[in-house]
Amino acid sequence: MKILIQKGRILNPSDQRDEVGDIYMEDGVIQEIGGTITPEETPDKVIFAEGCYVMPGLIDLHVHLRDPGLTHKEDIVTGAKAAARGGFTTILAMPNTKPVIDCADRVQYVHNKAKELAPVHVLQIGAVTKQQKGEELADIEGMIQAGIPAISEDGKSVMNMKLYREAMEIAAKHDLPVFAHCEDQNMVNGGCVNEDKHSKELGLPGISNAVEDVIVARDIVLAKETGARLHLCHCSTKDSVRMIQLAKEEKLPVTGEVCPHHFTLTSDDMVAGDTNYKMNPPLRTEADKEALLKGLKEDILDVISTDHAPHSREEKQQPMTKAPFGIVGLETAVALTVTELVDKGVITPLQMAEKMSYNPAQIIGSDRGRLEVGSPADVTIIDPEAEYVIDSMSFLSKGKNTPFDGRKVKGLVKATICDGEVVYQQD
Ligand SMILES: NC(=O)N[C@@H](CC(=O)O)C(=O)O
Ligand SMILES: [Zn+2]
Repeated sequence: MKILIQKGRILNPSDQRDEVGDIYMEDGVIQEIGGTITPEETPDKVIFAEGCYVMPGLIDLHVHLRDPGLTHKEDIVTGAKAAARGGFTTILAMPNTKPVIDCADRVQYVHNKAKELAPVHVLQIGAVTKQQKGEELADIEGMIQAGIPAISEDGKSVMNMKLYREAMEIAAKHDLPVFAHCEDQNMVNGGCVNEDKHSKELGLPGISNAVEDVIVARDIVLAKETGARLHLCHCSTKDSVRMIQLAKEEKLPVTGEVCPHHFTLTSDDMVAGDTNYKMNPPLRTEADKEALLKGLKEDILDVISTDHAPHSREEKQQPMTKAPFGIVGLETAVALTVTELVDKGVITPLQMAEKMSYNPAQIIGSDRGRLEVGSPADVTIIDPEAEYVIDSMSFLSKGKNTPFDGRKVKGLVKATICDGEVVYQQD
């Protein structure tokens, strides 16, 4: 397939390019970039991208594909299709499936199924402990052989520090990043929303900032001691941002991730009883959100991920205390990032490409996330001016659980190209 993209705003963090021009790709590889390109042979497809961002294919470090075992919520194919529609060309799947992905065979199951059926790259993350029980290490080295890009106990923290330290030592030895979900299991104590005036008014058990902060602190200390590369998932508190800043000042290999819901909403926005506002970590206060925005602006926070967490309608229809945590994110992340961050001048379009593609690629040691001659032809085209209303019924994901249904946004994915093939095009 030969594709020519014309007159887009090329945004490439690896050489800080931000200029209007053409991109030509053939056989899954970028052949030429910049200026006006006239290919020798007629391209199979020409995409006119005037007024659009042309970014390296977006990479989502935090997705729940629910496959194997929980495929009534999502499966590899529906999740990957939702990803393509959302502008993502690579997604990393968390291991909290049924069974948990804690050995090489299960990693291979996901990789094989994705290779055969998914329109985008799917990389399976391995669990830290067997069955995520926190008692015994998973077969980390076996899973490394099977190609995991990271280990994570996402959904919870490994509470046994001795065990976690051992896992970090193995990760450090193989230069594998550790993706940390930071939540003290004892302190969370049945909480389901942020602990603040709203939780008190609604009579709901609260989750304090310390539930996250103490584990962020612990994990940074352990990363320092073991030399492991630590990536802090879905940071939601102001002190998480401060601690990441301190770690960076010390030149520790620590990176921080934020999800669109945490930089868009606060607990003030919650609609009483609507479980689409229930996610982990919870929506925090204005002060926390402000700190996340500042952290994004100043590059203390490196990554925007979705934490795409699909659940069925029945599961989400339960009372607030019973419904599962999580919201879908693959098909709303670009719009929320454009609307809340780029349009409001919090970050530049180039920073958006950094946080949604280049930095994630760097964290997992991938050669993707860049628009350079010779790099894989993973490209995302976004119209930042297109305005529309989010409609969860249009999602390709099985999950419709979002608090953003009906929200007016700007920023539409026009096309997603993965390995030189158009895997999504908006009609
Ligand atoms: N974030 C969530 O609210 N839920 C995630 C787990 C996680 O990412 O911690 C899920 O698996 O549903
Ligand atoms: Zn998590």
